[in-house]
Amino acid sequence: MQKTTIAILGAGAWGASLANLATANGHIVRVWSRQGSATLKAVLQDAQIVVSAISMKGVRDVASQVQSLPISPETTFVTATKGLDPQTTRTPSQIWQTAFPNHAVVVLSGPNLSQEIQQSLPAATVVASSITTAAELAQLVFSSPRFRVYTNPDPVGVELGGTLKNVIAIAAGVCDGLQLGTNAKAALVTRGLTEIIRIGNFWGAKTETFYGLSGLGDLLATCNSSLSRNYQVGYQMAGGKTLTDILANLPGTAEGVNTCEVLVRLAKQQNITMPITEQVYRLLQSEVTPRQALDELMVRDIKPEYNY
Ligand SMILES: NC(=O)C1=CN([C@@H]2O[C@H](COP(=O)(O)OP(=O)(O)OC[C@H]3O[C@@H](n4cnc5c(N)ncnc54)[C@H](OP(=O)(O)O)[C@@H]3O)[C@@H](O)[C@H]2O)C=CC1
Ligand SMILES: O=C(CO)COP(=O)(O)O
Repeated sequence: MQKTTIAILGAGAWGASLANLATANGHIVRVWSRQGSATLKAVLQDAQIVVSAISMKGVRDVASQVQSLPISPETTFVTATKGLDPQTTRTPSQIWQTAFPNHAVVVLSGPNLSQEIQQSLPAATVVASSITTAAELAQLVFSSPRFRVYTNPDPVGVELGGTLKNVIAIAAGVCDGLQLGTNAKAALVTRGLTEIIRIGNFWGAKTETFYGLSGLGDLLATCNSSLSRNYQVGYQMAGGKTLTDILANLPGTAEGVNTCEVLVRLAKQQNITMPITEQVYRLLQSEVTPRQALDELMVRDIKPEYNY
């Protein structure tokens, strides 16, 4: 394809991996980070695509900085952040779309542990937008024999799959840390997916999307890998470490900690049942031990698997 000029915002693990993928495909890639020497204005100049790989806590601030700079009306935004804004409960794509209402916004999300992608191991992902041509542009830019990119028309579903699974990954880390076995892990991940679908549907996401790469796919990757920072939070809590100690030594961001708090608040407001998320929240708040969280989940009222 034609060379595309791409600005990548965020030079953490994921921003660096996405920059490498686009560079390997021959595109002109400029990376911005608040610690780097290049200004945001210089990095954004002539960018046809702006990729945001900023962690959630910086998204609103960076979006408003970008808003104050000259941007071509043709520029497409691609967001790769997996989190929720604590103040507004908005997703990153909703923040970018609000800041740039006349621009195309694409969500990029999937089972993409950055360390494996940095080693050129094969992976697949999803690019989702309500504007098909924008998703197809992102697909062309990032696709390679090592990175298979699918388009999808449900951006909120794709974004929430990647975001909500982080909370279940913390629970999966606890499950493995306590050595609860394969049956327990399968039950946890499956009921976790039920919870994700329940709240995702409230947000307007399609159920089928959660059975795809950005939902079940990312849930499986993150719940089964010690490379996942969210999994590590749960695993190390099961080993008796405090959340403060774990976060102080974690390489990069575990978005599930913040996401869990936002979800519990929203679930209470909307009367949505999210028992696993609630126990993860209580664990993170030191209100229960990992064993108590498990016991509370196991002795809930008995009920049908589904309310058909
Ligand atoms: N790593 C992975 O495997 C994947 C991560 N993701 C998602 O991508 C996002 C980033 O993850 P990752 O790269 O791993 O995280 P890192 O912690 O490695 O990097 C985060 C990046 O965000 C920047 N940042 C944080 N706060 C601000 C702020 N207030 N203003 C400007 N920049 C800010 C950091 O800048 P600084 O270095 O200056 O702090 C850094 O460049 C997360 O939402 C994550 O869930 C998605 C898929 C895979
Ligand atoms: O989202 C990811 C893999 O798809 C990365 O997971 P962690 O943020 O838990 O490391």
